[in-house]
Amino acid sequence: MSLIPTLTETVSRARSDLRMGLPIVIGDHLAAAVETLSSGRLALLRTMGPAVLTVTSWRAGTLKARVYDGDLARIEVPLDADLAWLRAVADPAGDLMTPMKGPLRSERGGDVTAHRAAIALVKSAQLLPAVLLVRVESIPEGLTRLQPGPALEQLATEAAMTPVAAARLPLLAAENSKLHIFRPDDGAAEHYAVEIGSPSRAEPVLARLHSACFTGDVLGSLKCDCGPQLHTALAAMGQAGEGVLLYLNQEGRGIGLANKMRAYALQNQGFDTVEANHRLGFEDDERDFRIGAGILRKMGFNSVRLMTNNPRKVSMLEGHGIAVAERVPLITQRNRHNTNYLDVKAEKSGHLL
Ligand SMILES: Nc1nc2c(ncn2[C@@H]2O[C@H](COP(=O)(O)OP(=O)(O)OP(=O)(O)O)[C@@H](O)[C@H]2O)c(=O)[nH]1
Ligand SMILES: [Zn+2]
Repeated sequence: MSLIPTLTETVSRARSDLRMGLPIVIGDHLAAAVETLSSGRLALLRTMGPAVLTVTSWRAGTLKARVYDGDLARIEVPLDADLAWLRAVADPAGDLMTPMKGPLRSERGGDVTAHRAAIALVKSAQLLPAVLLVRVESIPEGLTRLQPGPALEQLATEAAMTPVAAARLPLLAAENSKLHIFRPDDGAAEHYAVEIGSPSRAEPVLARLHSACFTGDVLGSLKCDCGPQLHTALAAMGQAGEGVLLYLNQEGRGIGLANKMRAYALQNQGFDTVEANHRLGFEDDERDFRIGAGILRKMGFNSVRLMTNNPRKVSMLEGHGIAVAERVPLITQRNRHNTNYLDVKAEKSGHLL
């Protein structure tokens, strides 16, 4: 055992550095998230070497920038570009007011693993996927350092889950319930499991993987169906006398609440839920369903009757060692605020509604 941080721990540090606006080192590049970068640090970085602004191919598509690197594009940063320019490229909030940022020129050729790792890291930090990368000759002291390949591999690895605490928690839907807290070893958010009754580990358990939705679950937002789905699932488990509901802190399909509110602001401009994610530079769903599979396995479940309308959840669970014996539909009432959202999920995301 050594006190030197492991790769997992270093990646976790890198994530919090990026959230604070500190650049990190990836290979021979300094990388800083545009969202949190200060103008002072930007000015310093620009004296250190040639800079590019890396965005995803989704964001590049909206900006009409050429994509030579598959999933991402490296946009040249003009010499006179300031923080406002970087932010306007990164953040679609002002796209309709000031549609042309360019002409934007994209770099082509060369190794992009550092750029790809940087985008994966800022996404995992739930920041806008736009990173300033500066290639440097000498690496400054004191910054968190990663090698691009291993950093990417670590991000693609399933985090180990440690159960940290559990206690009885009588619920309106089921008095005989327990809440378990799980902590991933990669420093990311904790997740919860509500165990109702004492389900057998030998048979498929009635299960729900619920993704956090502060607006729907807590505030009763009418824009989505999350709150009613949560309560309908708990009620069904209460009636059946047993079940397990995972409450996964993957707010906004994994982009975080701040980005979800950015997506809602774009929806106010007329874009649908999928288009809004893409304009921000995200996939329409950034959730990592391995987390749910890992928690179920940790609790001793390997087969479920899954309450969902999302066929991707079924296939992702099966791909990660949980058999889905049955898909149990979870339909809730429509209202005038969520009806388009539900239609888009059915048309674009394959939900069976
Ligand atoms: N990015 C984004 N996330 C949203 C939006 N509306 C709801 N969410 C999030 O979507 C997640 C719920 O996902 P859904 O697509 O409703 O449902 P699902 O979990 O894929 O499928 P079901 O199992 O059938 O409910 C929660 O994390 C919500 O916070 C939105 O407009 N944009
Ligand atoms: Zn919701």
